[in-house]
Amino acid sequence: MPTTGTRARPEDGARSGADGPTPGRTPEVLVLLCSVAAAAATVAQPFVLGRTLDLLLDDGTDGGGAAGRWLALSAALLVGELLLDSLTSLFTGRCNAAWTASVRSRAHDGLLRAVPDRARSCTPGDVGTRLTLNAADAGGAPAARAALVASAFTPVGALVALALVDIWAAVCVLAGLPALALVLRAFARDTGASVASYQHTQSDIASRLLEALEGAATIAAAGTVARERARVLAPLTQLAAQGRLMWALHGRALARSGVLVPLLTLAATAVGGLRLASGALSVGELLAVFRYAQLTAGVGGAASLLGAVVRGREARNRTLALARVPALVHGTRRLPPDGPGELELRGVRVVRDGRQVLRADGVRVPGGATAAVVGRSGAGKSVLAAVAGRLTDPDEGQVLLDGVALDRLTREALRTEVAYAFERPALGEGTIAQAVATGPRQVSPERVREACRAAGADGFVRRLPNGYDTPLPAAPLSGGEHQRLGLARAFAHAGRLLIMDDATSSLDTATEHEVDRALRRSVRPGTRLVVAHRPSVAARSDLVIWLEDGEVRAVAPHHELWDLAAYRAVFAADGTAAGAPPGSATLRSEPEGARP
Ligand SMILES: Nc1ncnc2c1ncn2[C@@H]1O[C@H](COP(=O)(O)OP(=O)(O)OP(=O)(O)O)[C@@H](O)[C@H]1O
Repeated sequence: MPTTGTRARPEDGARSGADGPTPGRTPEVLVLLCSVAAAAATVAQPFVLGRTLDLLLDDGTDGGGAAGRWLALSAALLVGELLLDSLTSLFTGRCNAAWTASVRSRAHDGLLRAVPDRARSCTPGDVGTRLTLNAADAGGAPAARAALVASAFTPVGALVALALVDIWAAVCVLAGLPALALVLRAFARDTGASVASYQHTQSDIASRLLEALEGAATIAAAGTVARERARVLAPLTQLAAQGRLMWALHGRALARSGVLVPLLTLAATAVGGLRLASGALSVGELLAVFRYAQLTAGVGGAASLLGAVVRGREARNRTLALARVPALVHGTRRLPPDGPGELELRGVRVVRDGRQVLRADGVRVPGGATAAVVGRSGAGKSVLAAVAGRLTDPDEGQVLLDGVALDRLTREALRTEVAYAFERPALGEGTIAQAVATGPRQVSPERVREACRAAGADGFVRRLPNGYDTPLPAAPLSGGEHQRLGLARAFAHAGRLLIMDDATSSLDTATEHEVDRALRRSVRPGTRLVVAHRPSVAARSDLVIWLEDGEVRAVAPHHELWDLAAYRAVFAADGTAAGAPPGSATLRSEPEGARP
């Protein structure tokens, strides 16, 4: 029965990814507790100091002993505050590290679980920015939030203490607080939007830079360095403007609170002075009034913490968006044992950006056969290769392997029975032996060597200083050698279906032929689907799937199709040779087997 749309699993993408394991609330609570305890010490300080001062000024009989005790308490509070500040820094660091790692891992896992086709829309630069800068900002948010909550304790506690010392001074400070609250609210609102656009532009520049690095050779050869530099840095003006806006908002909030804080302190101290003159307050209490007014008005200092919380929230949304890329849902079925690897595409239709890029119905590759997928550039060969091994699901229809729909298979069955080799394999940074052995199957060192021999890689690997134990970053590999290692890995893990998407494009024709012979001789037998650009490859295959504009034009052996001028034109060098006779220059350059 035809199915519609890529079977994305919301729980994989949304719950297991974005809402996956987190460090919990403990690190945040520790930051909060230490900050609150430090705030309590800060609030107690002025009262104790004022009391100490009054006792020292008091020349009563036992004033000296009491003053000494209060002085000791004051010193203890100071030391306690210092210790608590150090603990807060320690727990903040731990909290930041734990949350950064958690956000980064969840985004990373989500990205790896995602439908590859969907994940492709995230450019490497953008992903890099999200997983580094944005993840770090997001990781800082929980501790900043705890510190923000704790920062309210100091002004609130100071206001209560102020009210206890002198109610009129407290009323005076209270009257000015709404103005400070308005400043903070405006800051939080404006800064959220500016931070989001700043982070977006940052990743845009990173994406452009990575694109330029990938195409560095082309840029150098074309002499377009200046133009490319201008292209990469084009959003810089915008970034600078957004950065200036962020600093302006921050500065404005600090400036406004910077004016309000001394004004409030001054007003409260003036009230306290009048109360001292009338005999309602002592000198020590006036000192406490001054300090409490300062601490209460210090609520404006929360602006930078608020900034960190807002920045962290935007960064978290950006980073965890990677965890929400739809994931592939796998079934519970296994393949019949000893199946030959028969592949069938039934009513398959793939749509991208509203355009049909592949339609394939009734295409059957018998078990053990080799099928070449041919067609002009953009005909849909890679899309067919992706659908055939379930790198993506078709929007309609089904792909069956030995009679079982691929989306019914368990992840393990799918990945052990279907192997891929690509034009540009990602081999990682381990040794060559590890790169080839990495995959769904346990592979012995013997098997690694055998696969390398079949892929024509054994010779150059053994010439390397440490042979198979050479780390890849230390191995100077050509494009073709890199490709052969990718082939070796696919051969080592080959199951009943092996899909090769342009996997031999960097090999010369003779090497490609050798690899093809070894593939038949020494790699596990099974069905092969080979995206081919050379007629020799098509000629050696059992049948050809010929694609044109995303439609299957024919499925037949090469020698039967060769009579058609349009088929021969697929292999013409300039793509204009429709109807050209089979003796064209491109075809003559094929060593063997190109012409039936
Ligand atoms: N993720 C995607 N989003 C939008 N369009 C896509 C996507 N993947 C493929 N396409 C489009 O589908 C068409 C077929 O692409 P495909 O990569 O299969 O071509 P191809 O035959 O392999 O070409 P080539 O030989 O040049 O590699 C192209 O027009 C391509 O732009």
